[in-house]
Amino acid sequence: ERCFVAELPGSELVYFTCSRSAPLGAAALRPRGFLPPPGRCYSFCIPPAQSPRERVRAARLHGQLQQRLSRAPLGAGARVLPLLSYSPADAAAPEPGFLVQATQAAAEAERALEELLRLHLPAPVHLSVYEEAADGQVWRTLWRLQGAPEGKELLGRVRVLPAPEPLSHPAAAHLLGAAVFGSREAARGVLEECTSLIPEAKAVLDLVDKCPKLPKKGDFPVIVIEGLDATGKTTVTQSLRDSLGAVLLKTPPSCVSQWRKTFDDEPTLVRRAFYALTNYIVASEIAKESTKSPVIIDRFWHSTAAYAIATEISGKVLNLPPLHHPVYCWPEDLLKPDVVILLTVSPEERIRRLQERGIEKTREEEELEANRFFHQKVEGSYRRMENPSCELVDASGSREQVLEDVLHQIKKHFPLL
Ligand SMILES: Nc1ncnc2c1ncn2[C@@H]1O[C@H](COP(=O)(O)OP(=O)(O)OP(=O)(O)O)[C@@H](O)[C@H]1O
Ligand SMILES: Nc1ccn([C@H]2C[C@H](O)[C@@H](COP(=O)(O)O)O2)c(=O)n1
Repeated sequence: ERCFVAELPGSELVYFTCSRSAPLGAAALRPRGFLPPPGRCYSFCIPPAQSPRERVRAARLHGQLQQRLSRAPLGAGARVLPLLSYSPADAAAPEPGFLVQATQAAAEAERALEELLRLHLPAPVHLSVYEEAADGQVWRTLWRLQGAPEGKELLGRVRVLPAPEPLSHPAAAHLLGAAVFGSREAARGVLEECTSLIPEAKAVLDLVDKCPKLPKKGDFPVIVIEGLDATGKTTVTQSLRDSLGAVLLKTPPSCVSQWRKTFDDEPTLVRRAFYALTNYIVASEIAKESTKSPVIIDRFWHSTAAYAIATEISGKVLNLPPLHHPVYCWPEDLLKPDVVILLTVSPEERIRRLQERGIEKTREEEELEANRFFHQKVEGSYRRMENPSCELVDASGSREQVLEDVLHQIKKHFPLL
């Protein structure tokens, strides 16, 4: 039997299943949160790719639907929430989809949604409609949408029950190779699949292919500075460069900046493969430069993995894959730095620094809240990384104090520096 997990506002996860043969008295799904008044919502999933070559198309379809849904006339206050359909009994990858909560004008919202799905999803299109029945329980009606406008076939009506929360988030076992790439070849394979759809993919592959496969680090220290945005990475890396006489590199490197926007607009699979490959481009620079002087790097693989994990694991920080999960392991074929420093500041100080830069002012409360959970997941992922792990430095002090603390940490590894 398939189960579903949806991320409700406030980043709460609700696990549910739909059962024909629910025993009488079985616990009911609480409509609150799931069905905001007047209590109707919809769900559908994107059909899985039939072959590895099709996975980029399926991922793009998901992204395009998300954009279209955000513009569709679903009524004021409608919300489009992320949903995954998974089978607890097998190892197949979960199917992504959406839970659409319509708060008013249900008939109009329903028509707009059906029209959008008929137009953009391959047949057969299944749409679930959830409502609270007179008995106070949530029921799902399953429809098959047919080609003709408004044509649809009723497939059944069943109760919606809470599903047991799995031991780990349903996406966790499928992150490797889909969002986090454990090798250059794994990430390369994704961009290879895209070259006919995204011409820039070929340009990135050409750059990567010019880099040696296993570049070796020189004798000088290689130090990575990681952290959320506005934690002070630019400030610290520039000061380190000056005080250590080091070379400063950053990922993604400037040679790919003209393609960054293109890949940022692509789905996770493609976007994260792009960032993963940019680390391999910078690795060959690090190899060269570290034969001559210390090297400081502003973001490296830990950023690529941490942001990917935080995006794909819905809900709060407690849903992250546990310690020692393979997603936290450094790729075998990527040049390994000597030290990785993670700058941390309180959320309030980070927001203060962002506001000083003129960002963050226009965000709505709810978006800020969702962002807070996202940032906790990014930082939680950084903290779980191993071999090399991140060494934490509290970066909320003055610029001078932060530099001193970072240097102190580095000198524990390189006393003669
Ligand atoms: N220790 C500090 N105390 C106060 N303000 C700081 C400190 N370090 C940096 N800032 C300021 O905070 C802002 C963010 O710093 P910075 O650009 O170095 O962060 P960042 O981590 O590189 O950000 P991003 O990843 O978004 O580029 C800047 O305006 C900077 O001048
Ligand atoms: N090696 C890297 C560097 C950056 N990223 C991604 C992660 C974030 O989405 C974004 C942050 O970059 P910034 O705004 O600080 O330039 O870029 C990555 O995945 N891997």
